[in-house]
Amino acid sequence: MAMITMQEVTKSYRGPGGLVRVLKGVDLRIEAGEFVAVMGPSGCGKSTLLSLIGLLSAPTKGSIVIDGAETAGLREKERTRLRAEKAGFVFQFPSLVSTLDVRENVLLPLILTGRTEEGHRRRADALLEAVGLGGRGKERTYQLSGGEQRRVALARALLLDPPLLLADEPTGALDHESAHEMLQLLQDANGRGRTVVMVTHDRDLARQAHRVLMLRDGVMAE
Ligand SMILES: Nc1ncnc2c1ncn2[C@@H]1O[C@H](COP(=O)(O)OP(=O)(O)OP(=O)(O)O)[C@@H](O)[C@H]1O
Repeated sequence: MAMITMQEVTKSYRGPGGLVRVLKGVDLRIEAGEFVAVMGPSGCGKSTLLSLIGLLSAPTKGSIVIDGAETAGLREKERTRLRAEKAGFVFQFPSLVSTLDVRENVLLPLILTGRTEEGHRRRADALLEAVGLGGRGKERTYQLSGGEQRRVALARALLLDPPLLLADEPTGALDHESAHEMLQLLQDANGRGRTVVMVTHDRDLARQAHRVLMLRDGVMAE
């Protein structure tokens, strides 16, 4: 079953010098349960592709079906709901909230919807345990290392149990050991049935995926 299908997807940005066409007709299909790496030269549109898959932005043209739902033409509100339901994000810069503690950061998706209950707090603690941060829920995020902050972001991404995990340079600027741990955690999530799409410049990391997609000149080449 397909988790992601894109057909003739284009994305242009309005720049100072006119329209910049980043994606020029991307077709792809990613099956449920796959672990896919996306590579390509700097500026070729990898992050743009990921933001389209994660419903952070809308395509200029084309069809994007996520887990059976056509997303083209959705209103912002529906897009936001679908995003919360379907996708968890792990970015190089994990945008944690420094005024909240570690556990509250994991709970953020629920805090934003005003729905935290005791069961959720237990789930947050279990997720922190799973990413190797058990017992550290009360710490402030700025006291954590880069790798630890990334793992808090991963726990947060898993909180609502989304079928799709989207990682943009998830190991960027991490030391070898932390990078390896991060990959392992993504692979664990994949082993539990999540579809993982990971943007990376790192060939060794990409080799760990089931499949590598190459984005070049605005189109996809395997
Ligand atoms: N919001 C935006 N507004 C205008 N231009 C943008 C915007 N986001 C991205 N771009 C442009 O689109 C192009 C692709 O950017 P994108 O970040 O998707 O590339 P990338 O392949 O992820 O790059 P890198 O590997 O360097 O992170 C770049 O030329 C960038 O300047």
